[in-house]
Amino acid sequence: MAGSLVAGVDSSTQSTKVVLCRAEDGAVVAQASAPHPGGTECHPGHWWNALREVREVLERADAVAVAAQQHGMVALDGAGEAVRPALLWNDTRSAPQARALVAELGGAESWAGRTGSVPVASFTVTKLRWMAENEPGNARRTERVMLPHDWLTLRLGAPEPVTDRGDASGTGYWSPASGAYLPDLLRAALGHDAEPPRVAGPGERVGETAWGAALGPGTGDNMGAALGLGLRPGDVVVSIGTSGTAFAVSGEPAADPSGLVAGFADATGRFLPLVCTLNAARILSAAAAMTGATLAELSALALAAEPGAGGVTLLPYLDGERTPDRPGATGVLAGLTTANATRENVARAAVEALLCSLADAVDHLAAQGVRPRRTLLIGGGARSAAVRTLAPAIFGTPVTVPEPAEYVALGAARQAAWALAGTPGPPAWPAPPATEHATEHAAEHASDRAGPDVRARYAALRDSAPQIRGGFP
Ligand SMILES: Nc1ncnc2c1ncn2[C@@H]1O[C@H](COP(=O)(O)OP(=O)(O)O)[C@@H](O)[C@H]1O
Ligand SMILES: O=C(CO)[C@@H](O)[C@H](O)COP(=O)(O)O
Repeated sequence: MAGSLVAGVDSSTQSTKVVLCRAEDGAVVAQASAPHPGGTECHPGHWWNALREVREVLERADAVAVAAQQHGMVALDGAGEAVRPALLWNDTRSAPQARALVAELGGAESWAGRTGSVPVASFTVTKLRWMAENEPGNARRTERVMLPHDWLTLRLGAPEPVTDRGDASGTGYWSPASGAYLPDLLRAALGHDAEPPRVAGPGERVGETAWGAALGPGTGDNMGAALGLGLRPGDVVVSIGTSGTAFAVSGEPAADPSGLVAGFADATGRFLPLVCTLNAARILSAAAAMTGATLAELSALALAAEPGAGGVTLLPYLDGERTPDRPGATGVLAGLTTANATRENVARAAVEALLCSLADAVDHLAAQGVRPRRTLLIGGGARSAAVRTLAPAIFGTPVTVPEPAEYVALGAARQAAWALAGTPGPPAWPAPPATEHATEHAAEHASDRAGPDVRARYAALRDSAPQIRGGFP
C-alpha cells in the first residue's frame, strides 16, 4: 500500500470527476473532470467518453473504483449493447408506471417492506415498466439491466457484470434487509426475466483494469459521499448537487411506507436512509439566469436582501419534484409586489427555497428515527456563501461545512484503497477539515430569527392550491 495511488470516479448527472489519492492517507495528488451532455437520458457511451477524457489522471492509479448517479436504467441486449439511451434518475416519464406498480404489487407498505423503498419515477424498476409499455421491442431485446456505475466498472475490466449493495438498493428489485434480488418485481416490470449484476461484497476486489489496476466494486454516488466523509451514526449529510439529498448511516434497514425516505444500503455493509429532491443546485443556476447574475453575484444579492425576501417565496419544483412526489409540478414565484420585486429578493427567495426543501428532507429522516447530532453540508451548492450563511437559521441547527472537495469521488478512491489492501474495513483516512456555521454567525447577516417564519411561508405555498401541485391525479 505504501507509495500506491488510488483513483475514485464520480460519474454524476452533469459530469465525470476523478481524484487521484495516496492510498495510505487519502491526500489528493491530482484531479480532473469532463462534462456530460444535458437531458434526462444519456447513451452510456457518453460516460465512457468523459472517463476517457480524464484518463491521464485515472491511469496513474494502482486501484480504481467508480461511484455514479443512482438508478439510471442501462438496458443491454444479448451482445451487451444498450437497447436505448439510459433513462436517468431525474427522468419523470415513468411516474404513472411507478403508481401502477405500487398499486398492482401489494401497495406502499409491501414495497417498503420488500425493497426498503416505495418506488417513484426515479427508480430503475419503474423505468423498466415504462419501456415495456412504450417500447416493447426494446424491452423484448433486453437481457441484462445494469446501473451507470456497474456499466462503467464492466467497461473498465470487471470480468463479469457486478454491482454493490448501495447501488442495488436503488433498483426497486433488491432487498437491503435480506441482501437478495427480488426477481418477481423485475419480471413484473419488464415483462420477462433479465439478469442483474452480481452484488459484490463491500471492499471486494472485482477485477483489474487494462493497465493492471485493481478494481473496487464501486457504488452509488450518495454511498460514495458517505464513505468519503467517513460518516458516523448521528451525522446527517445534506448534499446540494444536481439532486438534493439528506442521508445518514444506520445499523438497521429503513422501510418508510410514506415513500419519503428511501431505505438504501451503504457501501460498507450498513444502511443509508435517504431523502432525495429533484431540484437543488440548479435552483441557484436558474435564479442566476433570471437575475442576470453569476453564481457568486447571486450569493451576494441574496445576502444583501432581508430575511424572508420581502415576502417573495419560491416553490422550487422547476423540473417536477420527487420529494414530495409531484413529477408534473413546475416552479412558482409567489408574493411579488411592485415594492418587493427586486433582484435581491428573487436571489434570496431562491436560496431560502433550496434550504427549506432540504430542511423538509431532514425532517423526513427525523420522522424515521434518524437523530441528527451534526448536519454536514456538501456538494456544488455548498460552495455558495449565501447557502452556507443562511443554512443554520433555516435548518434550526448549526451546520458543519467540510472543505469543498469531491466527496463522492473521494469515497470511491477510499473504496479502491480498501480493495487494494484486502483488509476487512476501509483504510482510516483523516476526516476533512471543516468550518462550523452557527445561527449566531447568521445573526450578523440579520437572518437569525427568520428561519421559522421563512419555513412556515414556504410550507404554506408548498401545501397550497392543487392547481400548482402538479402531481398526477
Ligand atoms: N459557487 C457555487 N454556487 C452555487 N452553485 C454552485 C457553485 N459551484 C458549483 N455550483 C453548482 O453545483 C452543481 C454541481 O454540483 P455537484 O455536487 O458536482 O453535482 P453533481 O454531482 O450532481 O454533478 C452545478 O449545478 C453547479 O452550478
Ligand atoms: O437519485 C438520486 C438518489 O436517490 C440522486 O442523488 C442521484 O444519485 C443523482 O445524483 P447527483 O448527480 O445529484 O449527484
